[in-house]
Amino acid sequence: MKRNILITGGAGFIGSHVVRLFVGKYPDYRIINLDRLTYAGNLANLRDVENRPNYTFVKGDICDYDAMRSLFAEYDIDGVIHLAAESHVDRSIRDPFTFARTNVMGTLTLLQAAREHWNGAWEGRRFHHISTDEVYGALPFDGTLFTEQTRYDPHSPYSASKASSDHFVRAFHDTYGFPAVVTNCSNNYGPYQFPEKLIPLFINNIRHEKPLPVYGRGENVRDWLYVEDHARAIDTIFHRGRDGETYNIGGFNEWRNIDLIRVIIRTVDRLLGRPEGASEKLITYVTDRAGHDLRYAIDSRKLKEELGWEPSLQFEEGIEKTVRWYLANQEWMDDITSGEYERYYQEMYTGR
Ligand SMILES: Cc1cn([C@H]2C[C@H](O)[C@@H](COP(=O)(O)OP(=O)(O)O[C@H]3O[C@H](C)C(=O)[C@H](O)[C@H]3O)O2)c(=O)[nH]c1=O
Repeated sequence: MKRNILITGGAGFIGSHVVRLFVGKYPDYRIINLDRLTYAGNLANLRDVENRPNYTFVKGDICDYDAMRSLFAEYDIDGVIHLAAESHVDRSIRDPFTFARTNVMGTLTLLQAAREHWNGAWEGRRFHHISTDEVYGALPFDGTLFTEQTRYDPHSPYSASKASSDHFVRAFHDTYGFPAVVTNCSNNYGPYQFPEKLIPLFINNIRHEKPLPVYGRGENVRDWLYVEDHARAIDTIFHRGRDGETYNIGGFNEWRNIDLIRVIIRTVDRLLGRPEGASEKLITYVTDRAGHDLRYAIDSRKLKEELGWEPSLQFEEGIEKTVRWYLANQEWMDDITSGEYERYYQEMYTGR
């Protein structure tokens, strides 16, 4: 094998798309997918690649230092794409400790295991840390964008934990010369996303004619990127980005939540053969998310100018593809939304 790449969190939403891309595109790489299989990790996301000869799944916890050291030694890992993280803002508001443990301590544990294994021989090695635009805080409605120079200003326990992990990665680069790169991406959408996030949650609720809980007045703005475009950006930066650099990844595709929700409603209603706008009645304005960031919008010109990446999919096309996927993969959704999920859903979304 030409390279041994560890992808952490590969059974999650974005991770599974990165695993699929790398396993298919690089048959001479061994891809090791490390995942703890928490509620958000799902091996069903990878059924189509699980028998490929260059793919290995390992169940494990990035916080377990001894296990990480053994893993690096066993597979002689030379590249890491680190996606394993707790990622849902609402959960972080209820349980910040879990976010500090996984996102901060887990990242530090992995960094330390990589540093020890590579032992100063940085050539040909790379640690690619996947992060979020939420570390930059919130923008007003004035057309400004987050750039790589924007000061960190996280507001939620989730974004604070990701900001801290980003700082640890940069500290390893600056202190030890450790070969690391950080990317900060905007909101992703597409197949295999856990239905706690806005788009899959709302598609599923519309199908089942359940209320659509719009936080506050639905005026917050997010910049949406199709998940396969994110995976392509990671591929580009992992191979051609410069050590010690940060790259922002975004869609130049800002939507007010309520406008996006109306697009989803129209698309689902049409594909289910319901009268246009039939599901508008499901829109339910609920108590806002605490500390809800007003607007995220990312400037990814550096990535385009230096490495030539740009989003490939128009939003209308991406949403159509996404809704069709969820409607065609009901079994996947039904498996996830049985058992534990129902209890979480009741706690989270009823009586807000
Ligand atoms: C679940 C839900 C969300 N919302 C609102 C809250 C946000 O303004 C927007 C999107 O929420 P969501 O939780 O899907 O995503 P963000 O909080 O923007 O964060 C996401 O994008 C960043 C980049 C990450 O880094 C996070 O990991 C990822 O979860 O819809 C509602 O109005 N109702 C709902 O039921």
